[in-house]
Amino acid sequence: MVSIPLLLMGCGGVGRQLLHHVISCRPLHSQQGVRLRVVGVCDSKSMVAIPDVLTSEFRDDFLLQLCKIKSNGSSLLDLDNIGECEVYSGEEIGRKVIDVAAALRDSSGLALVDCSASSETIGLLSQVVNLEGCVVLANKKPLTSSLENYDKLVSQPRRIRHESTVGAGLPVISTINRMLSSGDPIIRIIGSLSGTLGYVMSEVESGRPFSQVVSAAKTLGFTEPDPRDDLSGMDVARKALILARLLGHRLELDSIKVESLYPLEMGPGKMSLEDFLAKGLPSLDEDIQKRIKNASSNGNVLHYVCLIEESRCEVGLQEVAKDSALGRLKGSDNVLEIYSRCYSKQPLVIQGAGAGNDTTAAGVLADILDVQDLFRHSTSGA
Ligand SMILES: NC(=O)C1=CN([C@@H]2O[C@H](COP(=O)(O)OP(=O)(O)OC[C@H]3O[C@@H](n4cnc5c(N)ncnc54)[C@H](OP(=O)(O)O)[C@@H]3O)[C@@H](O)[C@H]2O)C=CC1
Ligand SMILES: N[C@@H](CC=O)C(=O)O
Repeated sequence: MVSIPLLLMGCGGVGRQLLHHVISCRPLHSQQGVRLRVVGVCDSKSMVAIPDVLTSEFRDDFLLQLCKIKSNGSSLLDLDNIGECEVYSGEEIGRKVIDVAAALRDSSGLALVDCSASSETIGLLSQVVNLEGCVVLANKKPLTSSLENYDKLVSQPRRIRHESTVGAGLPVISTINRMLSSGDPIIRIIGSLSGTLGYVMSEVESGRPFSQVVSAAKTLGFTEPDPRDDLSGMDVARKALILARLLGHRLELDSIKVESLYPLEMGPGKMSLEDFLAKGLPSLDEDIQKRIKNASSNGNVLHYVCLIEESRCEVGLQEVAKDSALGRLKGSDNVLEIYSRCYSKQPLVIQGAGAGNDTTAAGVLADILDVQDLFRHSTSGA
């Protein structure tokens, strides 16, 4: 049996769904000879860890209670059996993660899973890779910081997976990697890479107010923790940067041309999230409705489009023909058209749900299983 010790950073919508998937896939993984051992979970404030990370793991009933507590908005410290765990907070969390990775280095190695939306996890991720662990990310921020940090993080490509960072559970990164490693150079990628913006645009087109639809997208688990990350175009810009860097373009985030759907004075730091949702958003309803109607009267639909071509990388609203692959897109679906030497006239097209906790967590779980060969067989059979 291959034993993979997991430490999860972030138990929000995606992190909790991942824990549910891990538990419900136990019989399947057992047939496949794999055991996922959850040895630690942290949120923005605390971490709970099993005292003996070499051989023990959290019981599934404990993990389910943890999910319940976090979905009620409570703290990890409210867990019933907290006395059985080691508890860390503040800077102790980072130190403990490194201790765990170092302790597991000679036995099995650690899989550190980043389902946070924080830019502060990058140092830990790089250190775990250096300690012969593996890292799996749904979080885009560590991959979109400076090129220097990016180079360090991806220095051992076999130890990092981040399929869910672009297109949620869709096989985007793995497809691009396969094309590149077979010597099929990618010339152009064009697509719609935001589940939130795809959903918002198609719902507004069918007559619902922009403000109402953005709130619905948040409830459905499509948006980033602060939906302004989606509406500013920055979340799509991060995905574009991840793809561009994968293609070998040495770009920084600020070199991407990005169109925002709200004015600067409504941005984080200038307006609270509560005020943005209650007052800012409704004030944008009319303008977005007008732009969508305008596109419709030209026989087009408005979509938030990402284009990567040579060193050109830009994201923004575009009118696209109703009968094109992009124009036919509905709901939270993403679509990517990839042009390469092998796919020069007709692009390779990847389409499907591009946001949501279920599909994103499924992508993360598949990534964890994908690195199983780097983990050792446990002698105990557990
Ligand atoms: N939802 C989707 O469709 C998709 C999401 N993603 C990515 O997945 C990630 C998670 O998204 P989602 O679950 O919706 O976000 P949530 O806001 O629901 O959850 C984020 C979690 O991360 C925790 N957290 C914040 N900072 C830190 C930190 N420094 N260390 C450890 N944990 C931290 C939060 O803690 P606390 O509970 O204390 O606030 C929370 O538990 C994001 O990076 C997002 O971009 C990627 C593809 C699709
Ligand atoms: N907020 C993102 C979630 C996936 O990355 C989106 O809407 O696409």
